[in-house]
Amino acid sequence: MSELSQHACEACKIDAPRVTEEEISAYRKQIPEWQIVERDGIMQLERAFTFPDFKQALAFTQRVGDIAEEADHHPALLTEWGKVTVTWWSHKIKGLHKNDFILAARTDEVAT
Ligand SMILES: C[C@H](O)[C@H](O)[C@H]1CNC2=NC(N)=NC(=O)C2=N1
Repeated sequence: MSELSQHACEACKIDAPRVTEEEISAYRKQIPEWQIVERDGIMQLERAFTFPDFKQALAFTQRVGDIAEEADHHPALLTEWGKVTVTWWSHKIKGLHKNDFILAARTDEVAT
């Protein structure tokens, strides 16, 4: 269990600050399997998880949905046979917030 996953998520406001380069560098150490991608100018955290079949991919998708609902912070989820791609970013600030790193860490914890 990473220290990051234990942090509390903040209510995401339109004027919330994006993470700084220093914060990204520090947080990434706790979620090393995640990539930072940029789409339409928006920085996002992304990781693909693999599973033996579609049923287990779907069950994982539900677990991620549950932690998203609990935090009121939601990912993009692509669920395929044997694979789920999870992408976190903060819609309101069109970029990365600490919440995204916290929830990526929580996502790792429900992957097994
Ligand atoms: C009204 C609701 O609380 C907000 O729209 C929440 C819902 N989930 C969210 N999820 C993400 N990733 N970013 C947001 O800005 C966001 N806002």
